[in-house]
Amino acid sequence: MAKKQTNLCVAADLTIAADVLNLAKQVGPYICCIKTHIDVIEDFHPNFVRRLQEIAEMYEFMLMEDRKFADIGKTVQMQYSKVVFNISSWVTLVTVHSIFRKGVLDAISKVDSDRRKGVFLLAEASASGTLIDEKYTGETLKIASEYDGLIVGVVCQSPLFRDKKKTSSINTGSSSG
Ligand SMILES: O=C(O)c1cc(=O)[nH]c(=O)n1[C@@H]1O[C@H](COP(=O)(O)O)[C@@H](O)[C@H]1O
Repeated sequence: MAKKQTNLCVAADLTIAADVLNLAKQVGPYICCIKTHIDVIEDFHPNFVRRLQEIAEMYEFMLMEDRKFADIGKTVQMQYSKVVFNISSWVTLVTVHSIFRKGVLDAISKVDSDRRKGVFLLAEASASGTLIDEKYTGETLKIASEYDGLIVGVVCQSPLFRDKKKTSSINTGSSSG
């Protein structure tokens, strides 16, 4: 991020593997991260992930899977590390709901992986009528500070971490739905 002088993360909200790869090649030089929703790729194949990793390495950006994990730890561990998507084998970053607190975060941190892992917790949401309120956001920030090594930031709508140098915010969701 510092080397490339960019904090841009691109949401690859596309459903065809080749479209995601083309987008990654086009924006690669300018971004620090691409965010995927791997479970909407209609023609998913493990080769797609390998190709995406190559592009990420070539242009030095990270891969984030916007899976928004929210379940008991044991289930999340499987969702994170098992086939078909085998997320833990190719991402650096994942998104997680804070609703399940400790269990889900412990589960993710326990999964063996050769690569560094970072979690973005959802602290605010763009969806209209969201059940996330100020208390929930405050509790999420507390959890974020308790898991310093694992949680690298929050997904939010306002600049929640303006004064905290070590933690990042991703502001996302211009359209609400
Ligand atoms: O976690 C997210 O990225 C996210 C949180 C949120 O509150 N709202 C939201 O739209 N997103 C994601 O942000 C992307 C859409 O962002 P826009 O293109 O700015 O509307 C999609 O990938 C959504 O899944």
